[in-house]
Order: sequence, then C-alpha cells, then structure tokens
Amino acid sequence: MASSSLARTLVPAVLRATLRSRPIPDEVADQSVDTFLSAYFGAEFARTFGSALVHGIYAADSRQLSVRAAFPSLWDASIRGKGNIVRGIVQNALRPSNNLDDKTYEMGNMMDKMKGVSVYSFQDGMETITRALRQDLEKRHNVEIIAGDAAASLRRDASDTTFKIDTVTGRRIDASHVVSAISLKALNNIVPPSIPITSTTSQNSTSSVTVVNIVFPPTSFPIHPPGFGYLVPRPRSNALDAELEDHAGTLGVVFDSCALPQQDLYANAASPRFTKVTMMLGGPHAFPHNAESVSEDKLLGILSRHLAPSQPLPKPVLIRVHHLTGCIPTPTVGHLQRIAAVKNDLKKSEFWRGNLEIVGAGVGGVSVPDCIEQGRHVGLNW
Ligand SMILES: C=Cc1c2[nH]c(c1C)Cc1[nH]c(c(CCC(=O)O)c1C)Cc1[nH]c(c(C)c1CCC(=O)O)Cc1[nH]c(c(C)c1C=C)C2
Repeated sequence: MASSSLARTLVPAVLRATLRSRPIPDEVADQSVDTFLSAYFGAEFARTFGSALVHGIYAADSRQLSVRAAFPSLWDASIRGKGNIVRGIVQNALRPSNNLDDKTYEMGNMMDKMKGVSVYSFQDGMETITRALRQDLEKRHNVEIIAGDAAASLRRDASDTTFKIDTVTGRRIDASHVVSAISLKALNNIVPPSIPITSTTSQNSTSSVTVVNIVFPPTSFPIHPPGFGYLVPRPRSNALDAELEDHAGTLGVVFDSCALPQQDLYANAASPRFTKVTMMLGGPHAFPHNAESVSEDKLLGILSRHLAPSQPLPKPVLIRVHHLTGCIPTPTVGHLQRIAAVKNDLKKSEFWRGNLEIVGAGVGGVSVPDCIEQGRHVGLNW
C-alpha cells in the first residue's frame, strides 16, 4: 500500500492539509468541490479522489459541483477548524450530536439491523421503497394517489386563495397548499409565465448516465479482484488520446456479485457462480451520446483493459444497456444561495403566500435520506 500510487497521492495530501491553515475569505460564499479540495489537499488529490468521488455520487464534473451543497460537512469543517480542515473534521467528529431530528425518526430496529452494513439492496430493486410508501399511503382515508397523469398548469385567481391544478388528462384539483417535488424547470413550465419560480433554472443542470449490466458465465479464473468496484477519476488535462480511449467515458464499475452476493440466488452452495458487474458511463464525459453508440465489443474492451484478467473475458450471457437522461441533478456553485432566494420569494410573494413549497433531489440533496428529510420539513410554517 505504502508504495502504491494511491498512497503516494493520499499521504502527502493529508499531511499537507494537517499542516496548512487556509481560512475561506468572508466574501467567498461557495466554491466548486475541485477548487475547495485543491486548496486543502492539492490539485492531484482533487483530480483523482475528488473527481472520482463526485463521479460515484453525482456523475458530474467536480469543477462545477458546489462544495457547500454536495459536501456541507467539509465546508463546515473548514469553518470550524478556522481554515485547518483536518482540525475541523476532528472537532466535528468529537462534537456530541445535538440533532433533535435524530430522536424523532421512527426507526424500529433498523439501527441494530444496519450495524456494520455499508451497503444494502432490495431483492426486487429500489422500487420496493416506493411500493411500500404507496401501500402505506393508500391505507389513509385522506390520501388519494393519482397515477399516469401529470400537472399541466398551476394557477390561482387573484380573487381566490385556492390553487387550481389542471392535469394533462383534463382533471382539475383545487388545493389550499401545494408541495412540488418535480424539477424547478418542470415547475416553471406549469406556473403562470408572469411569475416564474426562478430566473436561474438554467443553472440547475442534470447528469445523464449510461448504465450497463453485464453477466459473465462461471469461469475458472476470477474476472475481477474482490471488492466493491472502482471509480474512474477525471483524465489529466494533458492526457493522451490513447489514455482517454482506455476509459472512453467510464465513470465507474460496481462488482455486483461481490458487493451484494445475497442478490444472486443459486440452487445450492456448490452451484457455479456467475459474475455480475455494472459499468456506468457518461455524466460529464462526451461518450456515450446514446445507448445505440455503446457497442458490446467496445464495452468489453474497456472492461478488459481496466481489469486485466489472467485470461480473456468470456462472452457475457447477458448485457443490458440503459441510458438514463437527466437522472441526477447537479447542484452547481451557488446552488444553496439560489434555492434560499427562491424559497424566500415563494414566502414573500403576494401570489404564492408561502403556500407553495419546493422539495426534491434538485432542491435539497440527491440522496434518498435527503429527500425524506425535506419532506419532513414541509408545511412546518403553514
Ligand atoms: C445512475 C448512476 C448513479 C450514480 N450515482 C447515483 C446514481 C443514481 C446516485 C448516488 N450514488 C451514491 C449516492 C450517495 C448515497 C448516500 O449518500 O446516501 C447517490 C445519491 C453512492 C453510490 N454510488 C455507487 C454506489 C454503489 C453507491 C453506494 C455506496 C454507498 O453509499 O456506500 C456506484 C456509482 N454510482 C454512479 C457511478 C458512476 C458509480 C460507479 C461505481 C453514479
């Protein structure tokens, strides 16, 4: 490890940050993740670790992503440590948690169940969460779920306090309060053009990712080393074409059969094991523009160069390619301030009177827990 290129970047970067104090100037309200990490840990650390981490969560360019929105604890650590980020991280870790919300979540025995768990999945996929939510909500007499329809316009007459939502199928819904979980761009398209929700929606971009699931037949040699998978950092700015071709827009690869072996059901313990991997491509990279441009040979060529297995990769028994357009919002630099301004406008506006709230991955954080937390705070001032 000590002689690996990982350690050669990591150890000096952490030492440098431990010894260095770099208070953020008062006039700087936000920075990109890349600028922030470069200041404390050096440019090479920011390019390798920083960009790879950002690829794994946001599939975005760390030079555009807001550090305050994406990694608020790092920003807080820098403030708390008075410019020494390592001191700030240690102080944050030692600080007793006074988050009252921790105590008000009904967690059942979930905390015990999750002890030592770093990643979990559902046998029937992530849809399990939304299906369970739906089943629970349908039991409540005051909840109606309308599926297969979309809001086409959101209006209110000047003389009336009730909002009118018209759907694409012609349904009319009257509402005293509205919570919007659609993107701000989509919301802007349905509100009266004279009162746009925000004039800065163009700064709220999204990432598109091509997800490739590959299943290899049982082999006598390991297709990949044991582990969770790997993330690919942003190429050096002076990277040669051949180096770029090696990755061809790959953001990372998950070794599914290793990370989540419980997902694979076999007849018995002696059954030969298949190997499942998931490649993710695209995001800030130009390649691939669409699912059709991803040829099987090209994908397997990239994977083979990365994994360098002891024997050629066998022909997969299954390859599925899905191109997910605009699947992850990118909170760019200044995101928190822009969202605060929008929320303030909604509160102060004669038209909205604080009765329209905005939530969702493009507003207050992209993870499932972030979205749950936003939902919990909705309507507290109504
Ligand atoms: C379509 C590709 C996606 C990539 N990231 C996300 C999607 C939907 C969203 C996402 N990924 C992670 C998080 C953080 C979760 C949290 O903080 O609660 C979010 C919102 C982390 C993550 N990324 C990958 C895995 C397996 C995990 C879970 C790890 C963990 O939390 O311990 C893999 C991965 N995701 C993407 C890439 C390119 C990638 C590559 C290995 C993009």
